[in-house]
Amino acid sequence: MLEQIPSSFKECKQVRFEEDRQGFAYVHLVHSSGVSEAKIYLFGGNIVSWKVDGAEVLAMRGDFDLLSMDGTKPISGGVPHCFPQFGPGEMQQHGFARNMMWTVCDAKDTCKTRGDAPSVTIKLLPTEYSREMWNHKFEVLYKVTLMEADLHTSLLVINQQASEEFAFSTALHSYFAVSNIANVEIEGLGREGQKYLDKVEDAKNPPEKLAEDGALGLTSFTDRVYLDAPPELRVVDTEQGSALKISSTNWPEAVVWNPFQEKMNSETFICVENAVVQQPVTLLPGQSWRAEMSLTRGKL
Ligand SMILES: O=P(O)(O)OC[C@H]1O[C@@H](O)[C@H](O)[C@@H](O)[C@@H]1O
Repeated sequence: MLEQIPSSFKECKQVRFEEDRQGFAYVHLVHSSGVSEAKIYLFGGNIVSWKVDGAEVLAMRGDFDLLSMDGTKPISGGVPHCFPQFGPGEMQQHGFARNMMWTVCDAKDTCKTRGDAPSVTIKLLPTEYSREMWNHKFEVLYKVTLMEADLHTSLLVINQQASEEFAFSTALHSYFAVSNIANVEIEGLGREGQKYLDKVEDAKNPPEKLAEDGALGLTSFTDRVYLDAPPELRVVDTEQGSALKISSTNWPEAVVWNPFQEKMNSETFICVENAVVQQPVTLLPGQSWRAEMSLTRGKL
């Protein structure tokens, strides 16, 4: 699949184009300090790995094996896209972006000019497959930038239609690696009076509930959409002694999901997803929407 990548992009040392043993192409960002690296699969436009000081920050779900995937199912782990629909609805669960091939549209310039912050921009355009579910002309651009201890993402959705608007919901369905779910708290969610939709009770029509006070810890199957999420969250792991900061712009909600299921190895990850769910984004012809999310790995 590497032949899809323009040869002018192949010169960068910090932005490498590689292929796994099944032939799936990925972009390998390597920080010049040697401290961090990230891998972004073109299948699903998914950041499957981000390592800082050799430690993996992201997680793969136990019921999914990246090394034996065949492209028939989305990658369950890393940072999958939910687009143009979050969750169940008129089209398949979480839309189609996570099932499709994205293409590289910028890399060379950024890696040459940005030095210590290699980045890549990948793009998703409609195909026959997507049009069957959502017959709209759109362009999605996703830029991933690697810094020494931070990973930055910028998602841009453009309505390319001449006269029709469209509406979408979306999320970055991040899976974070944890020592054990019992050792984890999410700071920024769970303050008294904060509203959330409880998808455990009803995934299609979740009732709205009010949080009790305190940082959020998970003790059983949890599937919640926190409304009006603050622009900064922290996933604190007391055993690892780590705190992962999630900073966001224009992502109004945060989904917290853990199925508490052994076959998914769910004690080893937590999903904290930046999302737009309750109020879909409507774009008029020519309009665009951008949202940013940064992850910073730090110590407690
Ligand atoms: O198994 P999937 O399709 O990747 O979805 C996993 C979970 O993703 C979460 O975002 C949803 O809130 C859950 O309801 C869902 O079960």
